[in-house]
Amino acid sequence: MDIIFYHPTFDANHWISLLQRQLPQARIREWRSGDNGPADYALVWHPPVEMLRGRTGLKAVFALGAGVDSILSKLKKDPDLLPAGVPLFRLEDTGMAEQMQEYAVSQVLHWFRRFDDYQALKLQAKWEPLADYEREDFTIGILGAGVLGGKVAESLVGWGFPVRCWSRSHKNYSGVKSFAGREELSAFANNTRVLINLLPNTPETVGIINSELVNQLADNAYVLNLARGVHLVEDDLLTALDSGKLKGAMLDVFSREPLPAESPLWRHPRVAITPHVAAVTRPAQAVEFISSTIIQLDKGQHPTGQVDLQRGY
Ligand SMILES: NC(=O)c1ccc[n+]([C@@H]2O[C@H](COP(=O)([O-])OP(=O)(O)OC[C@H]3O[C@@H](n4cnc5c(N)ncnc54)[C@H](O)[C@@H]3O)[C@@H](O)[C@H]2O)c1
Ligand SMILES: O=C(O)[C@H](O)CO
Repeated sequence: MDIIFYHPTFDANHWISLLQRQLPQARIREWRSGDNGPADYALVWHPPVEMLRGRTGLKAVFALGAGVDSILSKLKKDPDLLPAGVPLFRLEDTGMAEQMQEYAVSQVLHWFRRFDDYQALKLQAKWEPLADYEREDFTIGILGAGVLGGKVAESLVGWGFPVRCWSRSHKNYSGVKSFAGREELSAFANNTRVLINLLPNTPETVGIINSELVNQLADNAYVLNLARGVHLVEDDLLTALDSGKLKGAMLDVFSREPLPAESPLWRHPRVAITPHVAAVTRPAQAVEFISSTIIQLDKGQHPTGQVDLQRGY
């Protein structure tokens, strides 16, 4: 079996040695421009069009991340980016769920214990114990309840918060109230104090965190965007922060990345920012998932992780 690998920044030699350990019989190489040699599987991130164009012999392509929005948007512009009929797989969890849990739990606890307020008081040299928040007033609402959203919901249930999720169809996660479809979005938002976004970027989810949704949240709510920048209407967020409807926001992703220096988000005292690092691809776990998927495909089985190109995730 022949495997080709392309990533603009990852250390290809490291990935190839990890893959070789899992798939000792495979011939694995880093793809470079001009390479039209045989390939059964391709592992890619931001692949150049010439890499996969016309490769009808491929059995599958693996995206080296969880979100496939960038590859699908390039595919729309250039249908040669992926050979027709070849399945596209994405990474499911592979260590990202734990990272998302760490991020979400630490930030929810930060807000719940009023560390944002104490930081503001500290800057004024003020010693002022504040009233505790109650868990019952701290309902967490998670947009997107798939591989990552489901795990984040589970961890917040473990901390005793009321947790609800919103997804395409109803979910059955222990201790989590499930809402589904546009018709239940308002009921989901109503009384949500912390809105966490873990949706994929699709035409239906772009701009979903806008004034209309934010105004339905509980007063003094918080927004945690961990999915994609295009989900959030940044001007609406700033308006809601300035009106007092929202108390704070923590953003990992932005409609333009890197976030331009002139963005008012950098300077807003109640916005915290990380540079798209909420959950990164972990090579060893990703390789384990990809190798096991390849083995299943070679046996004619139907592994999970295949992207539905029509649905967009
Ligand atoms: N910030 C980061 O570092 C980082 C890292 C990894 C993933 N992500 C983002 O997280 C996203 C989610 O990843 P995942 O593995 O959990 O995806 P997933 O496909 O397992 O889950 C997606 C969830 O969204 C729901 N959904 C999709 N479209 C919907 C719609 N129109 N209405 C209602 N619900 C809808 C699905 O029902 C599902 O529950 C990725 O697409 C990626 O953009 C970000
Ligand atoms: O989707 C992912 O895997 C990360 O956000 C990197 O793009």
